[in-house]
Amino acid sequence: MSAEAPAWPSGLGRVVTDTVDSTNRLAQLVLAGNGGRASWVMAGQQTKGRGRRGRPWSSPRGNFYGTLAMRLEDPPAKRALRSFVAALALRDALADLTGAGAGLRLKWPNDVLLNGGKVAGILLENAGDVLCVGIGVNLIAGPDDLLVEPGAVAPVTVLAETGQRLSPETLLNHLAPAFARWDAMLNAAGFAPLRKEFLAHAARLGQQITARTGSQIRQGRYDGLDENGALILTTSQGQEIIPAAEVFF
Ligand SMILES: O=C(O)CCCC[C@@H]1SC[C@@H]2NC(=O)N[C@@H]21
Repeated sequence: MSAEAPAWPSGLGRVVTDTVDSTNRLAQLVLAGNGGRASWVMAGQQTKGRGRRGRPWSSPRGNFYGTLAMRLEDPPAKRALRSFVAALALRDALADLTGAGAGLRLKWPNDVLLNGGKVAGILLENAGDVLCVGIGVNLIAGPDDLLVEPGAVAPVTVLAETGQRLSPETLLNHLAPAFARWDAMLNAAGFAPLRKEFLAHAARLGQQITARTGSQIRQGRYDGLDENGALILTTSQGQEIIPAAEVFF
């Protein structure tokens, strides 16, 4: 457990604001206005926080809401791997700050679980050559039950699970350098080291899971990730490679 933040990555922008509709939207504007310098945008609260699959993301004050906007020339498949960069960075930052590393697991494709509950979500959005990596962490409050999809992993908070009250600023100070480290690793060595680390912390690896893609539901054993980050599921029909799905335990 280390409370001292590593240095802020050189050249990386940082904008902190009090209230915004969505940091994913503001981050795009920030990038457009600063000549394309990759930047983190963090807000104290969001009035229209966006979750995956068009769902709202509950965003009361006290939790973490941050988006990294960056301009990329990578092909779409490599861009999408930033969701693993984000999940690994978030795991590292939360493990460093709370010492709760053993309780932190990664649910494919990119939810972070703490003691079995969902503590954080990641939303990647593309706008032209700009990628926005939005991260929400339940530091002190989770969403109302009504906002939780039936069958989804129940939300938890860092405060309730660890007794620790992290400030959003402290989390950003650890998260930004961790993201920069894993992103540099992806650029230098490809996806293989990220896949290895993700699987080392994966929730339910080797166990029965359900993957839902649109109206299609498949059940099988979670047998790992392929070289593009797709889920390998062994069903009664054989092995399936699933590039995108919602996973239920
Ligand atoms: O559905 C999910 O699990 C992803 C949630 C992502 C929420 C974050 S909060 C910061 C950023 N701004 C948004 O509007 N959404 C993301």
